[in-house]
Amino acid sequence: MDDGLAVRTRALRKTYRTPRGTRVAVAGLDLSVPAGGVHGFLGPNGSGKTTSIRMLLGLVRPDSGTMHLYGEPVPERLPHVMRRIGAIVESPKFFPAFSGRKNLSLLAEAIGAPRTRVGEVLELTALHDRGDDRFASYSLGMKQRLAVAATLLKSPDLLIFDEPTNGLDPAGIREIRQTMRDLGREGRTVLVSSHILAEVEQVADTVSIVGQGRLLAEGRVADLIGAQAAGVRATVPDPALAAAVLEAQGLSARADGAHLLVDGVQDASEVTRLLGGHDIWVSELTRTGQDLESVFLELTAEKGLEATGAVR
Ligand SMILES: Nc1ncnc2c1ncn2[C@@H]1O[C@H](COP(=O)(O)OP(=O)(O)OP(=O)(O)O)[C@@H](O)[C@H]1O
Repeated sequence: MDDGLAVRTRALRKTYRTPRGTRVAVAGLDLSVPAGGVHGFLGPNGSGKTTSIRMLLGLVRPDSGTMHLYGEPVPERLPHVMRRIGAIVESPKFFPAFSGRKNLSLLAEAIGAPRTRVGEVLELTALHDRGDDRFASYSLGMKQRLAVAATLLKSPDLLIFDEPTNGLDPAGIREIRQTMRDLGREGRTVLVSSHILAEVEQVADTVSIVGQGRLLAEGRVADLIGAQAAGVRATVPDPALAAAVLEAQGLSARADGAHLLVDGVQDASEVTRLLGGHDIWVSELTRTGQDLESVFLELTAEKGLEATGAVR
């Protein structure tokens, strides 16, 4: 099967037995990750992201459903397709007294990757300047990036990051984001799970939003946000008068203190044109499109799901 997808799951399901009964972790997940670019796997804590990733990697056995990686059914064909997959699920063990470069050289030798690849992956993860320093002297962010570098040694087509910025400081977060963007631009597929919407919004080309083990929405980040009614905020001399003018033209507008708010306009120039026609001149105009966070809250409300603790 070649459907252009790096990852495809259908009706994927996993329940865990707990002392208090069974817990549904993944409830029929249909995940489609296009090949090439960064795909955000987004959902609140406990929505089944880690369980899904672990099933894809053959670490957890699903109850039912199907999974494909690059068209190959898994877990059956995992030994065959695994060479194309790199997963940063937990940090590998590095020797603290050796440099990053030395650690990578040892790993490259162990997996039969060419020596030249070590310099390339240090470059890709922006560690080339510090490659000769001892691993023990690295910040947490650098250690994480060395883990990414180690995964890149075998040039995987698909990289899976499970909550990669957990525990990182803002500089570390920026660096790992940049690494993910670079990998996506190189044509690799990056699947990154997160419960932080703002984070995914900044790096992902496409996104799947899950809640309670199910897919709630998928698509391009810009489309998911744009699909929600966008609006504009304008600065005008008399917002109440401007709102009345636009209302008379059939738009939904209101004064908000010193500003004019207009809902549901896709083309902001329509607002300036209509107001200009009445000699009302706009001195400032900003779009007020929704962010992923409000999209998520709307989706969970639409599907009647509990969104508590969903996002931050
Ligand atoms: N080994 C396990 N035994 C029992 N329940 C589990 C186990 N692993 C996960 N769960 C439960 O399954 C549900 C989904 O968990 P999972 O870790 O897959 O979600 P997640 O979206 O990755 O969340 P987080 O961001 O918190 O890691 C949760 O209710 C969790 O408590």
